[in-house]
Amino acid sequence: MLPVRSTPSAFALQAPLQAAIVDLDGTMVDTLGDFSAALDRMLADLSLPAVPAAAVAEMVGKGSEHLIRSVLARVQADPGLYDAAWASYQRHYPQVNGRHSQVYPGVVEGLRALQARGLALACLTNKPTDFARALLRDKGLDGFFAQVFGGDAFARKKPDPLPLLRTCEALGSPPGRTLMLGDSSNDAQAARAAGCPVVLVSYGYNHGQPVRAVDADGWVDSLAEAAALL
Ligand SMILES: O=C(O)COP(=O)(O)O
Ligand SMILES: [Mg+2]
Repeated sequence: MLPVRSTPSAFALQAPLQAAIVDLDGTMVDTLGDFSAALDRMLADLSLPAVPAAAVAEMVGKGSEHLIRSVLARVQADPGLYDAAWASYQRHYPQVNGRHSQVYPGVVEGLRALQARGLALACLTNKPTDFARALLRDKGLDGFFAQVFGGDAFARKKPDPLPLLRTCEALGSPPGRTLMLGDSSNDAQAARAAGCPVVLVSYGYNHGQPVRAVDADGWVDSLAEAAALL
């Protein structure tokens, strides 16, 4: 465990930042309603019982495949239904994407402030790239990002460091000078392994575990707060 710091300002002194990589679900947009709506439709297609949103919140963050497998296990469905579930989910998600979700307070202010400091911005999510781009567009956030990469963009997803390393390359920013802003252990573990400083928001989805127990450089209550502390 690294020493726990209450604010992320310390790493700004170690190395001036060139870029920031921002997670999507649970960090910029509260998408639990979209996930629940798409999963409800998928479960209905398969004549399976619905799963409460609070349970879905604990399964989000490791990409669609993991989410679908976790939901099927939760309702004690035959794992052999996976392919049908996947196809149903892929059909329904674009229809609900953005309709049951809200941008968190402080996101637009935070992104503006990061940009005003001259940082290049990328969005890196485990959500499929097409869904991520559509959601960012729908919420008016797409203009902030030089790069957008989803969970299907690289051979492995967060918490593997590969997506962060590739995103740093795409931004032309060394990992040590690229801040990861996320909401879960997936973001933090990937950032640690890639060598990126990492700050977590206090309000997202961290598999039902306290986010302050995750090894990170700091925690903030909004992206606006993160930008102000740099
Ligand atoms: O698991 C997902 O689809 C969302 O993941 P994210 O938190 O990386 O955006
Ligand atoms: Mg997230």
